[in-house]
Amino acid sequence: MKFIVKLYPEIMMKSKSVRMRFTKMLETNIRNVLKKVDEEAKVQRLYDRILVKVPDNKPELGDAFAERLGCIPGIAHVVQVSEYAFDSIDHIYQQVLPKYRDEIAGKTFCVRVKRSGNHDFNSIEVERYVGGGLNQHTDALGVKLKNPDVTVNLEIDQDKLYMVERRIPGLGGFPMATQEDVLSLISGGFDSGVSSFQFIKKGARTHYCFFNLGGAQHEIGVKQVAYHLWKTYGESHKVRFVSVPFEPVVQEILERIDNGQMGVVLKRMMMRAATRIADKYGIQALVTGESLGQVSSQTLTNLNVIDRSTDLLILRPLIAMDKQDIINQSRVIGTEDFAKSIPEYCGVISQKPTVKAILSKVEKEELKFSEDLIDRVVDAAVVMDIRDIEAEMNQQVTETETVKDVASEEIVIDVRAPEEEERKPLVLDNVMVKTIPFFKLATQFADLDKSKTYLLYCDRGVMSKLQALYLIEQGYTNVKVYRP
Ligand SMILES: Nc1ncnc2c1ncn2[C@@H]1O[C@H](COP(=O)(O)OP(=O)(O)OP(=O)(O)O)[C@@H](O)[C@H]1O
Repeated sequence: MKFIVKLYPEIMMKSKSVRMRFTKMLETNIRNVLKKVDEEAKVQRLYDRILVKVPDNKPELGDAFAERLGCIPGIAHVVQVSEYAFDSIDHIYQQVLPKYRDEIAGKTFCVRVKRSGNHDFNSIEVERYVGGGLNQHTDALGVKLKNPDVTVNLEIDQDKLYMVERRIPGLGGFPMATQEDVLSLISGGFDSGVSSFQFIKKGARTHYCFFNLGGAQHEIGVKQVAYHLWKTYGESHKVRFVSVPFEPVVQEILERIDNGQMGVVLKRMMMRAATRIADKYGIQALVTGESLGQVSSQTLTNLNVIDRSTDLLILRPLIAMDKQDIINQSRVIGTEDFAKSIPEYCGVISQKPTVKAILSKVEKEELKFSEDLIDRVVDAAVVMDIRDIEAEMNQQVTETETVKDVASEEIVIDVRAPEEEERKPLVLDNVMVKTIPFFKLATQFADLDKSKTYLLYCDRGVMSKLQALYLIEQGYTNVKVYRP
């Protein structure tokens, strides 16, 4: 089984040298990703496309190859093909006939051919020859050029005939690492997951920077989002995950900064710390998930004041997007469930945040910070190779027991949000089910009878695991995850 990888049209429009460079990089990226599926994956670069071969003795890997190819930046689409040799136009027809005879019976069809190489026929002649033959010698309803029931897609390259078995949409964008690196400020919500993805897709190695405002639980969730994005779309290149303990900054903001300015000051402190980290690794741009007007403080005036805190380029790919479109995209890229399950954590909530921050006033407020504050938090930052998150997660998962069955003396806690719980209540025979939404669990768990064992439940097992990890971290040992 083979796949033909078609490059994104924007790459094809580039000059020959740039196109060659991009294609070579894409070839290497594909090889790096597919070797994780199977060491024997063969990747071969041609002028305008890349061929991928599934090992002959492992056809079952076809789906895994297709799935991975659909997530690699820089690919327009991929076709899965079967390959044949041929020596004449009639030989092509003779091989297509048995393959399509049953499929087109009782249906309309058309034949589409793409050809490269030297032949004594052109593509249209092949379409007519093969189409005419199929029309005469099968039970097809006839040829229909517009909206046929079946399209017989053929590709001819020199002496090879490829019959197209399926078409897999590609991600688009540019091959990874054709653009310079960025540092994405990730908080685990809908926005920063999508903004990170936009730059991965654009071919920028996307490193992650998380400011921990005081929750171990939040950090676990954010690491999971970053790992998911990297593993799914950016695995060809390793990146860093930097976690900055930001509690000292939050503390000083709460103690010293004027209430209305807190949000803008917090963001400016994040930009300053992120700039230090970016500088250390030679990264020239920061990425955020800020979107105009999404919260009342995300005004152009405030964003402008935030920008004045650093010389580094701040990129905001979602700036003009609607929230619903962002959520829809998070669903497509697989971060929606993570985002939903991450509790809204904000250590700095102004009663009345300013929408028109004034730079001089903000700068004056910031003089109240202790002098070495940024140095201290940046020095304390933990820098991880993103690949190590997997090992860390596996270790945490083994610490969280997951069970399928419930004993009658155990208690199930449904941690879903109230509206989800009301829509689809969890009812179990002979088992007590308590409902404590995830955002109340941390405060209410301590009041429960500690002689019992509690099994946390949610729809997808993400939130329940996060909450169980958190409770275990707090020293409760009688907690498991329930996955019926
Ligand atoms: N704790 C944090 N660590 C890293 N980046 C952060 C953090 N908090 C906010 N950011 C960055 O600032 C952006 C705007 O954050 P804000 O909290 O104002 O909006 P949000 O809608 O909650 O963002 P998100 O949906 O990404 O969580 C985020 O998208 C992210 O890029």
